[in-house]
Amino acid sequence: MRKIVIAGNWKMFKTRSESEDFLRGFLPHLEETPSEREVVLCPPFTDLSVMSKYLHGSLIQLGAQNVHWEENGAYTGEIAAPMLTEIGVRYVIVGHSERRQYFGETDATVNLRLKAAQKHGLIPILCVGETKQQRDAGETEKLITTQLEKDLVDIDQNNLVIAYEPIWAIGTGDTCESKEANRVIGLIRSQLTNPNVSIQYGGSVKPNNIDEIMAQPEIDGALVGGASLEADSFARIVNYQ
Ligand SMILES: O=C(CO)COP(=O)(O)O
Repeated sequence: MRKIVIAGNWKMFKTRSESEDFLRGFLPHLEETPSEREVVLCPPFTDLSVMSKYLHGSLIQLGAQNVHWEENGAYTGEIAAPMLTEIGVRYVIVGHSERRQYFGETDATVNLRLKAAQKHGLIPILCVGETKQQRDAGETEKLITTQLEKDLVDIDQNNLVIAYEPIWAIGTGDTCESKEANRVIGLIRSQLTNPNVSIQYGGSVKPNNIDEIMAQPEIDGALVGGASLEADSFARIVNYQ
């Protein structure tokens, strides 16, 4: 059985008090959420500690948005796995296109971060996906194959989530058609040694398209940006039909 994982990536949004407000609105909705669905919130680092107190005993898991490959050291602005695990973080997003695009993340550093996460018992959510230009040039398959080959060297596929996030669908309202997302996710699965890895779709997931996305047989969850910032909207997504 493949696990369903619905994760909210808050990116650089919400102060600590805003994250507490969110939880007050969001937690009651989880009474309706089937217990086999894993709900993950990935807030900024500054929110993690306070949220871990609220979430103790709830079904929600905490995720971080980055992790460095060393356990400590002179790496200004980075965060190490033991700092995350000590406060109850369970997941970490690695290789998000915004980090690949703006912060010099490469397949080599993605691979190092994935290894460090797994070594410390964090479950990485590896993001892959093509640009509009690559899609228009018919290079989607080639790009994703290359990303998977390089990112997954020596990675344990029993302890991994993958998110297919076409870059042109992120923050644009231009969702990838659900059948096409299903096709690409099937292609990703065909390249894994473990076919039971949970593979999410991400990119303009909203309350009005989640039911259709989750009805696709290859799609095991969603990585949600903008629509995870508001309690009612994210509740509708995690409680999809
Ligand atoms: O990047 C994303 C999640 O990691 C998707 O963001 P949006 O849902 O805002 O398009």
